[in-house]
Amino acid sequence: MKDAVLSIRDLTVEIPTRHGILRPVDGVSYDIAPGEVLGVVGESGAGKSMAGNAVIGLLSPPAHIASGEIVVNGQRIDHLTGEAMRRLRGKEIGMVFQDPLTSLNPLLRIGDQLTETMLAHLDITRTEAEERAVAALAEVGIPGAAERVGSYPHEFSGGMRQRVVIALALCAEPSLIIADEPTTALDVSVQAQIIALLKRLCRDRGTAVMLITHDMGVIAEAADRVAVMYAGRLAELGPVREVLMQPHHPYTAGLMGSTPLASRGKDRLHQIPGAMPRLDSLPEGCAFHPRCPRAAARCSSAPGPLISDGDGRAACWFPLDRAGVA
Ligand SMILES: Nc1ncnc2c1ncn2[C@@H]1O[C@H](COP(=O)(O)OP(=O)(O)OP(=O)(O)O)[C@@H](O)[C@H]1O
Repeated sequence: MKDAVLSIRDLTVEIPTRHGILRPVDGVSYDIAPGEVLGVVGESGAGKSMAGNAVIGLLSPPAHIASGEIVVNGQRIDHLTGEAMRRLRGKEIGMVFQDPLTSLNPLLRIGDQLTETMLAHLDITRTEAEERAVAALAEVGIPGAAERVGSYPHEFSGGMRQRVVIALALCAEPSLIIADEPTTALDVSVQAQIIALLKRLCRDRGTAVMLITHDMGVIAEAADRVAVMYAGRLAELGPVREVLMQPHHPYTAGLMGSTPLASRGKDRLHQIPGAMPRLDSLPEGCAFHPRCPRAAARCSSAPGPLISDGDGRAACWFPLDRAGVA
């Protein structure tokens, strides 16, 4: 993709263990354009968070990037560590995690957190930063922003706190946001508002978003394109409408079937049988084949080849046809 904010190429994350080397992310490639939301979806343990943590340099040892490239705005960052990576986080890359309290300092007023973040990364005066802090809170929908800059994180509700985190993630004008399950801890009624807010602010600013979620509903709501992960690999990638309406990979179709989207008939609401394999006992060939209704002999001998279709691709020996019928 030309002028991508984020390019991941053949990224592999490894964890050495007593039982051998595990690969929670295995040869994954995708790009995210300015203002685009890429949804990264898959069941628990698929490697979604590991891929996000690799980009922001927050892999917990012994997990490490074993091969591949991560490029942000043309700068290769996969080898950065320590202070260089810290500078990049906050300035080039903002983060929104599931629990707002992991991003907010409980001992600091939120106005001060916003101001200090801006002063660390932007060439502006303290007075300007303080004014921008009030504006940033108002923009994310905090009522009485001029007074609320003086509040501490615990004085906000969960939904309001996540709005503050979004303001904090965006205040240094990063070009990329990594949002890992940003609404999973919130009431259902608040989830859609927070997702809509994140999407609108990032689109208006041209900020690219990697939106990590296990929730196909969130993907349908917010993503422009979607990357479906299974056991560390990319099963399918493409524009969200095409992937959701006409999935090529049987796993994507199964995920859709287990999501109660209003537009789909009741007969689609079946669960995928079985569970995703553990990384230390991956089956040979395509890791999905033991659960796949279309599996044949060759699926257990080699991973599915990458098939391309327009802007999309899927790794499958027997992809679904355009009508999405298994
Ligand atoms: N230190 C470790 N040793 C062994 N395996 C690990 C270790 N850390 C993570 N894993 C495994 O790496 C895989 C990927 O984890 P990851 O958190 O990226 O999944 P995920 O798709 O984000 O799932 P979730 O939605 O539950 O967060 C999981 O199978 C997990 O068990």
